Amino acid sequence: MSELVFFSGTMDCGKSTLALQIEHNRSARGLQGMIFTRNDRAGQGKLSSRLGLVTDAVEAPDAFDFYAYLVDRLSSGLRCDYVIADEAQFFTPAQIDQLARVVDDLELDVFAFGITTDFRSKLFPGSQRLVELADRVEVLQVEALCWCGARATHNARTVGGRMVVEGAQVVVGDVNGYDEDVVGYEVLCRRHHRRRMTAASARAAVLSPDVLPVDQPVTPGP
Ligand SMILES: Nc1ncnc2c1ncn2[C@@H]1O[C@H](COP(=O)(O)OP(=O)(O)O)[C@@H](O)[C@H]1O
Ligand SMILES: Cc1cn([C@H]2C[C@H](O)[C@@H](COP(=O)(O)O)O2)c(=O)[nH]c1=O
Repeated sequence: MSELVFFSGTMDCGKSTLALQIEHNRSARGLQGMIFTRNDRAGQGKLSSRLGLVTDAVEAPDAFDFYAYLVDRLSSGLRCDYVIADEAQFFTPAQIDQLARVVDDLELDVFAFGITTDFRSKLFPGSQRLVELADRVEVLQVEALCWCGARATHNARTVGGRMVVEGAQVVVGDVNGYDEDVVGYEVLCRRHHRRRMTAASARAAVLSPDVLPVDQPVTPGP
């Protein structure tokens, strides 16, 4: 029975690496998949991992119809045995419905990879639809860590290393961006996401004689 599987986690937890491994293992056994993505950091039509691997993919903007594309492909005699969809948080809910239809009507496995929540810890619409429709949601086993050593569960957006909470939901970027005026991201545990405490601000707090140590209880925020 074909499945829609949503592999989810924070940024930098190995989702794209796993996508490339699934692709490698299946193509090594003679299967032929289609790889889709949206807004990869490596550029349009690429699926890239921080481990240095990159492969070509079909870019899927809002107007792209996964179901129609695959029906077209199969009816013109081309092959597709499974589907990989990276950066799935950026797909529209309608596109996630198309992927579910690919599983049910075309009987193809669909492996979708993406972050569930944005920098404000709100669900991306595409990820919400995946949670609603997927046969399975798999949380990646390699834990990304907060600077405090706890499991990172949240994505913070940073500018100059400081967490920001205003801005567009979609801003393509990478972790470890500490430059002033450059949007970057940092993964944090919930406690430090709620307190807006990134590695840089924790370091600054420790160095300042005016503030309490980071892990002392503080008045809860709004
Ligand atoms: N230099 C490195 N050596 C070993 N592992 C690394 C290195 N750089 C990145 N990684 C691994 O790659 C992971 C990020 O993989 P990637 O597939 O790009 O993540 P995601 O798609 O979830 O954002 C990191 O969590 C880490 O486990
Ligand atoms: C939290 C958050 C992230 N993004 C962007 C930043 C990256 O380009 C991707 C995530 O890619 P990864 O392979 O999982 O690291 O999403 C965004 O646009 N908005 C956000 O709130």
